[in-house]
Amino acid sequence: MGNTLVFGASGQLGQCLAHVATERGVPGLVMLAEEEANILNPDGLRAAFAHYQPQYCINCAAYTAVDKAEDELELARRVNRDGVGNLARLCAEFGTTLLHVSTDFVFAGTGNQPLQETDEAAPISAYGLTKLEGEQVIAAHTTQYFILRTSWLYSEFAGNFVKTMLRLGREREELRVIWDQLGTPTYAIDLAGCLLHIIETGNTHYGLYHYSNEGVTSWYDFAVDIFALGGLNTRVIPIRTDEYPTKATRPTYSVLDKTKAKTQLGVAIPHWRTSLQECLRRLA
Ligand SMILES: NC(=O)C1=CN([C@@H]2O[C@H](COP(=O)(O)OP(=O)(O)OC[C@H]3O[C@@H](n4cnc5c(N)ncnc54)[C@H](OP(=O)(O)O)[C@@H]3O)[C@@H](O)[C@H]2O)C=CC1
Ligand SMILES: Cc1cn([C@H]2C[C@H](O)[C@@H](COP(=O)(O)OP(=O)(O)O[C@H]3O[C@@H](C)C(=O)[C@@H](O)[C@H]3O)O2)c(=O)[nH]c1=O
Repeated sequence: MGNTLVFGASGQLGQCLAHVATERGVPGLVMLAEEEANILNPDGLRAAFAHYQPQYCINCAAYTAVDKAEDELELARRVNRDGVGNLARLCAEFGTTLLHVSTDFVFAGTGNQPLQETDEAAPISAYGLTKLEGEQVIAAHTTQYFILRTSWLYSEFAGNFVKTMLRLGREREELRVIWDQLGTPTYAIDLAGCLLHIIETGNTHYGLYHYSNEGVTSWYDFAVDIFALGGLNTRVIPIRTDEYPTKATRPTYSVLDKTKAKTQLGVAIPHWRTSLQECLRRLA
């Protein structure tokens, strides 16, 4: 197996990839954090591609501050569209397969049926828009790519909803959490496993895929289970979206249909609660 360049290595998914690759003994991963390889610096990227001649490139680098993006659209766009474009062009030039991660926030989320890859993307936030633009710039420059749209990522690494709930739950007796946004949490360790599975199996069914854990829940129900499984007595009060004002609007329904990933990539996907249990076990 050749080299795999991983960009955004110090973020949540980057750390999960390093962890799973070590656990499974996957060789050839070159982990590059922002300080070593900024995806906005084409010359630096070219030097890395020329040096490592990668067979695969996994992009974990992104602008992910959903609310802040509403005030920083151009900065988010530079990273999520232009930076991704830099990687896509180099992948095409060097014959490298690009594995990229996108989001459920590319959807408006006004429906009530699991979303397929062929459903119309119509982002309602600046973050979602720039992530969709990133998908489009990849498709414009190369055919040798896998884009995995995922949702509600969490893990024992970096900042995420599970760790925020555990921290707030220890500080407060009661928390108010939105119950009218439905989706599926995704353990970033499972997503990292799926990305490495594509590489290990040499899959060439290129294209766009949806990948989250199995099942459906609300942020409220997710929080209730985080506390129940995490052994905390914090009371969780269900609230409506309009009772928790945020700068960015989030999709009301963003459950992803994983049929294509299961058939074309041959991955087994755990239920979100099973994976949450595993994450909490590791955190403890
Ligand atoms: N987190 C979530 O809930 C979800 C995430 N996703 C997608 O999954 C992917 C991974 O997300 P996640 O790991 O959680 O995100 P993180 O924010 O944890 O990681 C992103 C990483 O990218 C780095 N980065 C930012 N700008 C650049 C740059 N110009 N060059 C190189 N690196 C850069 C960040 O560095 P620094 O922190 O120093 O800025 C950070 O280390 C992203 O594409 C995201 O859009 C999809 C659905 C849900
Ligand atoms: C902390 C907190 C959040 N919430 C709500 C706000 C929001 O609707 C939901 C999740 O909030 P967060 O800010 O943790 O997560 P958010 O930034 O909305 O998460 C999103 O991140 C980007 C990167 C993605 O791509 C998405 O898939 C999704 O995971 O929970 C509460 O209702 N109560 C609370 O105390």
